[in-house]
Amino acid sequence: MVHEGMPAMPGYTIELNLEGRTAVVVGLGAVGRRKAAGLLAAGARVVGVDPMASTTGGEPLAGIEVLAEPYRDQHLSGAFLAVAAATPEVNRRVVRDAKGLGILGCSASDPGEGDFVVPATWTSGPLVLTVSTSGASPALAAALRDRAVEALGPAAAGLAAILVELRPLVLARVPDSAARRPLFLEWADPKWLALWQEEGPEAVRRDLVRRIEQAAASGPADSAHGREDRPEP
Ligand SMILES: C[C@@]1(CC(=O)O)C2=NC(=C\c3[nH]c(c(CCC(=O)O)c3CC(=O)O)Cc3[nH]c(c(CC(=O)O)c3CCC(=O)O)/C=C3\N/C(=C\2)[C@@H](CCC(=O)O)[C@]3(C)CC(=O)O)/[C@H]1CCC(=O)O
Ligand SMILES: NC(=O)c1ccc[n+]([C@@H]2O[C@H](COP(=O)([O-])OP(=O)(O)OC[C@H]3O[C@@H](n4cnc5c(N)ncnc54)[C@H](O)[C@@H]3O)[C@@H](O)[C@H]2O)c1
Repeated sequence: MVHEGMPAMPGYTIELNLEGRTAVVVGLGAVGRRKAAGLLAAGARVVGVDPMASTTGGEPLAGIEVLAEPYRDQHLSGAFLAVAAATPEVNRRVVRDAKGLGILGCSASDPGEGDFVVPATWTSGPLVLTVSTSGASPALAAALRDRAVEALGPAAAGLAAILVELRPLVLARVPDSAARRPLFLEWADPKWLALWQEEGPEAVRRDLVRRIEQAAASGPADSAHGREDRPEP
C-alpha cells in the first residue's frame, strides 16, 4: 500500500549541475549532514541551518557554511534548492517557503510534499548510477545500488572514463556523422567490459583506438555500409 506521504508517481530523473549554486540544508542531524555532503560533492555552495549543529553527529561539517540558528524563511533567499531535514513541522514550512520562492525543495520526512527525492547514488568518474524506490524503501534502493555496483564494478567506470577521452578523438578523426554512428554504437557492446575484465584497461584502449583508426581510414561510404548490419537502437 502506498503511504500518505509518498509521491503519487515516480518523478522525472535529472542530473543537476550545482557548480556555483547555493543549496540550503535545514537540520544538520545525520540525515541533513548526509544530504549536505552529497551536495558539496556535486559542487554546490552549501549553507546549513541548525541551532544545534555543533552537537550533532554524522558526516563532517567541513566545507558547509553553518548558521547556528532556528530556520527562518530568509535563509532561503538566493538559494537554488533546499533540503529540509529537521522535524516534520519545520520541514513542512521549509518546502512550503521554497515553493513560494520558486526554489526546488526536498522533504526528508514527507517525500510527497517536496519537489524531489534523493536516490541512492554511486559515481565514479563520468559514470553515475542511481536507484530510487520513490520513497517505498530507501534502504532497498541503497542495497540494489550496492548490488549493481558490484555487478558492473570498476570495468564500467573505467570504460566510461576512456570513452570521455576518446569521444573528442572520434569527432576530430571521423567528421562524417553517419560513419561515426556505428563506432559510437559499438561502444555499448558488453564485449568491452569482458575485455576489461580479462585483459585490463590498456587492451580496451588499444582496441578502441584501432577501431577509430579503421573508421577514419575507411571514410564515409564504407562506414555507412557497415551501419546496415546494426539494428537501430
Ligand atoms: C537513498 C537515500 C539517499 C540519501 O539520503 O542520500 C535516501 N534515504 C537513504 C537512507 C535511509 N533513509 C531511511 C532509512 C531507514 C530505513 C527506512 O526507513 O526505509 C535509510 C537506510 C539507512 O539509513 O541505511 C529513512 C527514511 N527515508 C525517508 C523517510 C521519510 C518517509 O519515509 O516518510 C525515512 C524515515 C522513515 C521513518 O519515519 O521511519 C525518505 C527518503 N529517503 C530518501 C533517500 C528518499 C527516497 C529514496 C528512495 O525511496 O529510493 C526520501 C523519500 C526523501 C529524501 O530524503 O530524499 C539514503 C541511502 C544512502 C546511501 O546508503 O547511499
Ligand atoms: N530521508 C531520509 O533519509 C531520512 C532518514 C531518517 C529520518 N528521516 C527524517 O529526516 C529528519 C531528520 O532526521 P535525523 O535522523 O537527521 O534527525 P535529527 O533529530 O538527528 O536531526 C534533526 C536536526 O534538525 C534540527 N532542527 C530542529 N528544529 C530546527 C529548526 N527550527 N531549524 C533548524 N534546524 C532544526 C535539530 O537541531 C537536529 O539537529 C526527521 O524528520 C526524520 O524523520 C529521513
